[in-house]
Amino acid sequence: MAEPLLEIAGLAKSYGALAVTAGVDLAVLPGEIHALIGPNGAGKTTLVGEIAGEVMPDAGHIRFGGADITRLPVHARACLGLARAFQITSVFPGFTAAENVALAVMAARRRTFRLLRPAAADRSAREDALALLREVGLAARADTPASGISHGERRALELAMALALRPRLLLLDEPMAGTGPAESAAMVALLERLKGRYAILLVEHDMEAVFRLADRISVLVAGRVIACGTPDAVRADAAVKAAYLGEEA
Ligand SMILES: Nc1ncnc2c1ncn2[C@@H]1O[C@H](COP(=O)(O)OP(=O)(O)OP(=O)(O)O)[C@@H](O)[C@H]1O
Repeated sequence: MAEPLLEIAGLAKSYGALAVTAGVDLAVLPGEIHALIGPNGAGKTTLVGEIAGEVMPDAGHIRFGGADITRLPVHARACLGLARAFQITSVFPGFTAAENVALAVMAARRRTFRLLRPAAADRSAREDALALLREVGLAARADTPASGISHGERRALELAMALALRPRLLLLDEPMAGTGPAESAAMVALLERLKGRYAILLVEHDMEAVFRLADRISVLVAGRVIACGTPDAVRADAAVKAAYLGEEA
């Protein structure tokens, strides 16, 4: 097996007496879509927060690209290539789709180089933004204000903004939440196109999407990973059926 890009060991976080992540071990391999599923309140969002650096764990370790990032702040993790999308949104509704992505492109560049003059920088940020909008299927909406696009298109826009950070790992928190069947199908198709080019940790309640997209699935129940494996292995796992998937599987 390839060396994991993200490696979590014994990660624990309690709020008072409630152990929300109770010693989580999890590894995401380069280029894989790794889904994290589990019932409401299992600790998925908290775990993603710990990985992104928004929630400090009480114990355990997080390694990313071989470096220990357990105590690094959010922006330092972002610089290393960890990008989170969907739960924290920073879309400016009055700006066009292209302007929103160009802002993300410029924010990412500020970290790396300041060589271009302002006008040239703006032009090349727009070019990069248009390329990213093409990548997520939003090219036709480039000059539409973000306030005028559909919910599903906004999700794609947020994804383009996350991709502007040139991530090595995308943390996707419920990309299908609040979307209708057609928009969900479009998001699944988009993630299928991205598959293999980025490692993705996908938290999602839409089991059809999860079982279609994931290379591997980890099942979190009451703060613990009770199973991890291929979709077929997880679907057949007796403990998973009992604790979560039940007849859905
Ligand atoms: N800041 C906090 N303070 C106290 N309790 C918290 C805090 N954050 C989360 N919790 C509790 O931790 C538990 C796990 O929450 P979390 O949101 O991580 O679960 P989840 O698996 O993402 O759930 P869902 O699928 O419903 O989004 C819940 O019981 C929640 O109330």
